[in-house]
Amino acid sequence: MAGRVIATFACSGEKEVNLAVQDAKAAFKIWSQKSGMERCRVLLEAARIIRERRDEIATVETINNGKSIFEARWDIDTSWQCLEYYAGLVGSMAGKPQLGLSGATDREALGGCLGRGTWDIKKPFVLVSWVCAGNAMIFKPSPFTPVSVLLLAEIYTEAGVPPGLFNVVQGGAATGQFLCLHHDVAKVSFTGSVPTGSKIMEMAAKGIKPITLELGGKSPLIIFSDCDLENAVKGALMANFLTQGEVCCNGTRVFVQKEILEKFTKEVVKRTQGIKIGDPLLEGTRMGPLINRPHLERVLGFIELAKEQTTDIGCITLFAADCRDEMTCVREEIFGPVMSILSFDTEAEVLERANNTTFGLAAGVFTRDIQRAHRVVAGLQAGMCFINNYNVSPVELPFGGYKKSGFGRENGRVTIEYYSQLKTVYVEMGDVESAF
Ligand SMILES: NC(=O)c1ccc[n+]([C@@H]2O[C@H](COP(=O)([O-])OP(=O)(O)OC[C@H]3O[C@@H](n4cnc5c(N)ncnc54)[C@H](O)[C@@H]3O)[C@@H](O)[C@H]2O)c1
Repeated sequence: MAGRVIATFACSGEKEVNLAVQDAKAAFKIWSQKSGMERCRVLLEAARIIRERRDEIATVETINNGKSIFEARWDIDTSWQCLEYYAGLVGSMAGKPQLGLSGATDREALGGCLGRGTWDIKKPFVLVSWVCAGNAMIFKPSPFTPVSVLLLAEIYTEAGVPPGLFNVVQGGAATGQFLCLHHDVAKVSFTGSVPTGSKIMEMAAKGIKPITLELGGKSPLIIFSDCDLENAVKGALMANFLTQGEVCCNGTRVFVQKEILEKFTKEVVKRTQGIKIGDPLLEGTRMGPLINRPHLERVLGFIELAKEQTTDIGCITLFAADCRDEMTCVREEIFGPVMSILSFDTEAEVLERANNTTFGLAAGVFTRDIQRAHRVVAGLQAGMCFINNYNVSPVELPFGGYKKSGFGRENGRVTIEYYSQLKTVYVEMGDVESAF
């Protein structure tokens, strides 16, 4: 499959972007007037179609992105669960009377939103709160994965959303800029790298648009010597090798307490060497190809640099034992299957080192001491923390970053607030008390 052209798309220019926004505006008028229960029914129908077409969508995503078919099916399951979760919430989004009946507040849709994604199906498929809140969405996928999101557009239409409510435009930075600067786009939701996130923020600032930024990470995973070693090893692999390591919240800095460093490293190497790498469409494969050749070369470049900076390299996907905090592979996001193992002595020391990064997307801790687990999590500067597991994201839990990993949240009830605005209405029940 590697190197094969799977589809060719024309980039959307200013004209196509304008058309997409016009359609979205028309659809928004219809959709935002629908009751919560009407929206609920459409979301449930979309969930049903996704469940029914699970294998077909997973196959398209595997061809699109390169992740194993096994993992792609997990993602499809997350997306229908997400639709069902928000379908459950949408009926309860009616306005609330306030104390003393003198007023009310209501949550209203923002209007047309823009979503921009990376190489993963998850973003468009689990970004559901926007539709739930009554908005329209124009989605621009990464130019490296233009295909699978089209299935979602098809499914929403079949489920009964007004035509144009979920619109897809194709292209790279230029298309993204047209959308970001468009005066009828009410909100920008961006998933991508920190440098692009910063440019998006500047563009959104020109139009005073609210934004959600889901950016990169270099997350710590802390393994104490009192952990269940087998689970910690499994957790470290889950934290590093899903989607060939192209996962924003991966725990790529694995801090291991000195007493168990050797044993842990031996087990991680053994298990990593057992990962079946190959054609991602084969049932047994657990790791497919990276997104493209330039990215592969970039990842290999990090490994070459690390070889110059340490002598202790385990295998191609792993740096063993003596990584140091100042090494490039420990500081920079690689976005590939590269785990850095670092050793530590004390809790206070590891906490300080774990937080010594400009990122703050996720973090994890493995220990049998639950008090320590909570103490460490309380000290970690990260938006998503895992205790005794890693990279598990049930749809009801909000996800998002601290520091340069961005702001705003996806999933969970709170996300509806990021895609809606609060309207307060004061109602006078008596006469006007006038100062004049
Ligand atoms: N936090 C999260 O939820 C999350 C999820 C997945 C990926 N990521 C991050 O995404 C990054 C990898 O993805 P990438 O390399 O595709 O990111 P990227 O920043 O290069 O591109 C992301 C998107 O932005 C568009 N874009 C690029 N330049 C633009 C510009 N100047 N104006 C407008 N749009 C522009 C691209 O076409 C693409 O659709 C990693 O840093 C990863 O951690 C974050």
